[in-house]
Amino acid sequence: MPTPPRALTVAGSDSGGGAGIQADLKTMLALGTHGMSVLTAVTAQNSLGVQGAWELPAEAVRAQFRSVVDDIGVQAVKTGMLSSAALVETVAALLADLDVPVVIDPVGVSKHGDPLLAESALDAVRTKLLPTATVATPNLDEVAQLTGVHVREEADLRRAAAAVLDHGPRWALVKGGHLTADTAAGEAVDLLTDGREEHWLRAPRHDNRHTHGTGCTLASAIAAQLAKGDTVPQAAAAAKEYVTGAIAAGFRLGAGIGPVDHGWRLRG
Ligand SMILES: Nc1ncnc2c1ncn2[C@@H]1O[C@H](COP(=O)(O)OP(=O)(O)OP(=O)(O)O)[C@@H](O)[C@H]1O
Ligand SMILES: Cc1ncc(CO)c(N)n1
Repeated sequence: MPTPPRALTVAGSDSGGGAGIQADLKTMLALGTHGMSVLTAVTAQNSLGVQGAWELPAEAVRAQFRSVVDDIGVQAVKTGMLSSAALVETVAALLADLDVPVVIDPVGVSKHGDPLLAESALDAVRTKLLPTATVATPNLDEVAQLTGVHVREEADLRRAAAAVLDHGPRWALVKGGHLTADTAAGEAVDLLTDGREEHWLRAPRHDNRHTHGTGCTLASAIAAQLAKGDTVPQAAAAAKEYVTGAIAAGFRLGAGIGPVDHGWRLRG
């Protein structure tokens, strides 16, 4: 039996299965890796929003991380919902000692605007977590929250990425998913840059409101591709293609915003 590429997600649980740990593990499977998880929080969540959230103790996060890293081994890590300053600091310290690519999705609020990170944790994200990142993948709200840069049109993405890079990640992937259709000309545009190279990731914008989990899916797809040995630009391009297909096939489930389809490729 060959040894499979292994990817780890450090994130919160989404009971609805579209975002969080569930999105990450499905994505890692769909992209041919063995996915593992360190749970940071449990949310009661569905297509209508987040009805409750409970954080795990730092000790439980550390123990899960050591269990998988020290025995099974990981070739790439992705982080998502980290909930509090204490957990951001705990995870940043664990990642600082790990020599594999790290994708940081600095999750701030859910698609419905429910908070998934305490305001008091923002400073630790800027000063402790982002410096550990091989790639940081903020959406436009997270860019504004972390850097103060407000993106209104595609041309602003360059300034936003530069402000993210100032906090120390090797690459910034700023997601333009939230740019409105009239400013983004029917495309979903993201910018990946390390300050020297620029890669514009463009895909058709799908008129599908069932986009729950897009950000988690993109970040964990990048981690899976990095675990398989891709460079960062290769991983980002493959992840963009995967998330675009998942959005196109998004499920109308629940009364609100349904989940993307992580299994779209498996269905042929
Ligand atoms: N309607 C759409 N059609 C095609 N691609 C989209 C659409 N909406 C978002 N995307 C793409 O999906 C990816 C995730 O971006 P988005 O800005 O939605 O992340 P996010 O806000 O972090 O997601 P989440 O709601 O999971 O937190 C990006 O590559 C973005 O360009
Ligand atoms: C647990 C969890 N992580 C991340 C997101 C991203 O929006 C979400 N909705 N829920």
